[in-house]
Amino acid sequence: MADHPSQPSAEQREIADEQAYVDVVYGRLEESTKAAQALAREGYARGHVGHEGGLVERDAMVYQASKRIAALNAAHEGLVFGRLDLRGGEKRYIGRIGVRDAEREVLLIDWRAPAASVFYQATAQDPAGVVRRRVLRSRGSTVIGVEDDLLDGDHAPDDMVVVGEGALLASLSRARDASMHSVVATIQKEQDEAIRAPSRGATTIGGGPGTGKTVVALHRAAYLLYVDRRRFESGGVLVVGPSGVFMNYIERVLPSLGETAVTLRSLGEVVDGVSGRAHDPADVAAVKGSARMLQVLTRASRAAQPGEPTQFRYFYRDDVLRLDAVALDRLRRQLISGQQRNRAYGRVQKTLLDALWAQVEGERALEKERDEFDKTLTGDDKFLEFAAAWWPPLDAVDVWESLADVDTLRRYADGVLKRTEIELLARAWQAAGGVPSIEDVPLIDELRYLLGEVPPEDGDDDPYDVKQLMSFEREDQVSRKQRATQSIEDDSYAHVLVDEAQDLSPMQWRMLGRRGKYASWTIVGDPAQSSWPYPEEAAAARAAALDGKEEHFFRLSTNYRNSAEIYDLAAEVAHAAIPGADTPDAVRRTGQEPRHEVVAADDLHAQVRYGVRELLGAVEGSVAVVVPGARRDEFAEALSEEREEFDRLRVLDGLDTKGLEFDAVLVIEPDEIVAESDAGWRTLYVVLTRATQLLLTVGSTRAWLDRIGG
Ligand SMILES: Nc1ncnc2c1ncn2[C@@H]1O[C@H](COP(=O)(O)OP(=O)(O)OP(=O)(O)O)[C@@H](O)[C@H]1O
Repeated sequence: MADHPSQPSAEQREIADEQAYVDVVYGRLEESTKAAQALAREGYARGHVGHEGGLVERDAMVYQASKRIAALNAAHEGLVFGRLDLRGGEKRYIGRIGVRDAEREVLLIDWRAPAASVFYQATAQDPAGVVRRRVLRSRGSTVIGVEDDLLDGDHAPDDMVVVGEGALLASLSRARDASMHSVVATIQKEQDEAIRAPSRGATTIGGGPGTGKTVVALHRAAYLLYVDRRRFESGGVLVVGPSGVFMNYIERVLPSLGETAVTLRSLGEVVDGVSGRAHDPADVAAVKGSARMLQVLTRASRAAQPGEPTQFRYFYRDDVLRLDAVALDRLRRQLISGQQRNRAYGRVQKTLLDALWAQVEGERALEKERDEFDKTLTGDDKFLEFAAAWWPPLDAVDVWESLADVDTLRRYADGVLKRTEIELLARAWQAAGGVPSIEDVPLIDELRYLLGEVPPEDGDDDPYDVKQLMSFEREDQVSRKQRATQSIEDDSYAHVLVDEAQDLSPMQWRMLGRRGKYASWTIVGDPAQSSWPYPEEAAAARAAALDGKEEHFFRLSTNYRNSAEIYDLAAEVAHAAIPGADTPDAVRRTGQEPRHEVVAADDLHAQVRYGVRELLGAVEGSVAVVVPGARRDEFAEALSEEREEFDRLRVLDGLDTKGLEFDAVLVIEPDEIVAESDAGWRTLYVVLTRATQLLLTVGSTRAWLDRIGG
């Protein structure tokens, strides 16, 4: 019998019931937030006690309370998202964080708790005691829909209502905005297995485009913090992604899962105090990332620096003491042998004094005389200035900057890099004028380790000063010049999670390896989407970074991003041009085939503008225009009016689209994207797999279509 219009439908009644429960949970959340705010206020009050202990106590209290408030606020949206009805009548609600009532009875189970795992694992074939699984869809704190799976009809009570047509499909069809969202309500079984894998050695999560690798990895970070908070919060969890654009895209997921204790860094920002924002062109990146750079940098870290004095003369009593270039070189090697240059700093004066004393004739055997000699020289500015000029503490950034001089670089790279490579690098560095690229950051980091920490200058602030570490009032001093600000010991983490790992160069693997020496790892990637041209070299660097850690593999097999129509096209590119590509199954059909416009070069701009307008009109959410790297500015300019009018429109090059997704994508000149680098086909594959609903290509040539027989 149809419901009477004035009568609520079965679904509305279910929603109202769920809302009543959800309201109770939010009420309780509000009480917790108020308690945390009161704690923060009390902490501030202690700061006024006026002694240092008061300040430290205040900072610790305020810090804990602020963290709690941030976690509670972040979990607010869609706090309660799941319900399980078990055989025997027990009900369990699952949410982003755990919540108890005033009597400590569980109101909401944290999705990461063992009691929640069955929410993701139960299937109709193996219901594991679950009769009905329900996903609650909410906007803010309002329940707007429920989606049920009846897993065990034989044990369902007669009055059990089952509504909805699949939470997963409903969530996949939503419009995409500028951020990634958590999928905590609809995690699939194979994804859940990777999320909850024990934290030992290295967990590798593979699978083709759109299979949820990123989203699974982020849920895994939240899960690890939940199961072993002491270890991972104090040791730190580092999440590394390819670009700043990508980090902005994913940054909301972890807080919304109740987790704020993770360090998110793009590859250009891994080293504190140094920031690389843009990629180098593919040919420059290939040299900078190569393992051969290690040898170049090792030489740079050990060589005489440009401008260093090459001789020293000193009149002592009747003797003229001399150190010429050859002698100084020998002393340099002696000082550096087996240790970092900056660490030898404390032994410089003694080494010079020994060498000079050896030249003193006469009564030098006398101990007393030697003391006198040392005192004279170390009290003489001439000697002190020489020692300081010959062995200044070297900063990694300064040494890196010195490489822009082609003659200097040639000295270090001779026999390691080709002549053309040396010139290419020097030109790129000169053009950059001291601004590091994303590919420079691992080189600067390598130099930090090769040189050792710069010894603190007199009058430097004590980095271990408790007040400085803790006080919330401290403003970070921003210096104009980039400096690596942290000491090397601070680099280490308890867990390192790398996304888009297929793109890491050997030098980038080394940079992460140093941070994850004692860590467990999660490594996420898809070799078919790699833009790094030398996979064997990268594989060796990866193995060295993991240093024999045991590896556990997970593969995700379903593409949740692309419509099947779009992914079919991308898969054809993969099969034609990328040997061994792992192509997943895309399950969602939209009836919208991708379209290709091949136009005269003169008509390209007009056609692009037309296409962009069309896509903006056809979808509600985000639209990306993907262009060849060399023509980014040209099209950013050509589409500036549209971009002003529509903030959901982005213009990106192929590499910048890594890991992202949009409702509609327009690809300009696919053949040029292919021609731009050795990994061009793989970049095109990445680009074609970014759209959830509509894909349009516009080009003045069609070689790529001919290759796939289109
Ligand atoms: N279980 C799920 N429920 C709902 N949405 C999901 C689920 N798994 C993945 N998705 C969605 O599918 C899309 C692709 O996920 P994600 O970006 O993590 O894939 P990926 O494997 O990292 O892709 P790529 O390799 O192409 O970067 C995202 O919008 C994500 O939210």
